[in-house]
Amino acid sequence: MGVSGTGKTTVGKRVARKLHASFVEGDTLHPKANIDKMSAGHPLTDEDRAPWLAAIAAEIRRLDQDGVASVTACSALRVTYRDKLRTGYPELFFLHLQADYDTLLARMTRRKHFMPPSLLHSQFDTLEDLEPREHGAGIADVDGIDTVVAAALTALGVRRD
Ligand SMILES: Nc1ncnc2c1ncn2[C@@H]1O[C@H](COP(=O)(O)OP(=O)(O)OP(=O)(O)O)[C@@H](O)[C@H]1O
Ligand SMILES: O=C(O)[C@H](O)[C@@H](O)[C@H](O)[C@H](O)CO
Repeated sequence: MGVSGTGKTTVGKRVARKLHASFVEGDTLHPKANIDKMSAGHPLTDEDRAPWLAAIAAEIRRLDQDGVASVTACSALRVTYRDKLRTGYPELFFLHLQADYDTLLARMTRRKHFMPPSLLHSQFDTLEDLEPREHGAGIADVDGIDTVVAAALTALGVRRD
């Protein structure tokens, strides 16, 4: 989880590989209307995100029913969104990737992506940190991708040798 540009895809893929888990890219499960809306510079609403979160939850469940563990890249900004993903999986672990606004704005300005940098503000406005009752950990993006991946694996209790 985390706002746009925090490295969910980059870090998530590497964590999935280390865990021999499937990687689910949440952005590929957005209805086209959501992509069009973000591309046009408008933030998504709770209503816009509802079918998207349902599709992600269904994909996690489908993999689990096939006996496949998964790591998902999903902004999951609000507690209620995470509650939807957690349904049936109360122990679902959320790695909250964190970086400051200026770092992310610079990153988003550099890359080619449907998500315009102008939406970063709304991402931070929507973000709700992990609550004590939630399983998860915050990972500060300070020293580059390798350090973030290592911290994520440590938070998950994975040995790195
Ligand atoms: N810790 C990091 N340090 C430096 N660059 C990073 C770090 N994490 C990710 N990046 C770079 O930032 C960009 C965004 O990363 P990525 O697409 O993984 O983020 P994301 O959270 O999945 O974004 P979005 O939610 O917008 O899809 C990429 O160019 C990636 O290489
Ligand atoms: O909840 C949201 O507002 C969306 O998931 C966004 O986070 C984008 O999909 C993502 O940032 C792509 O860049």
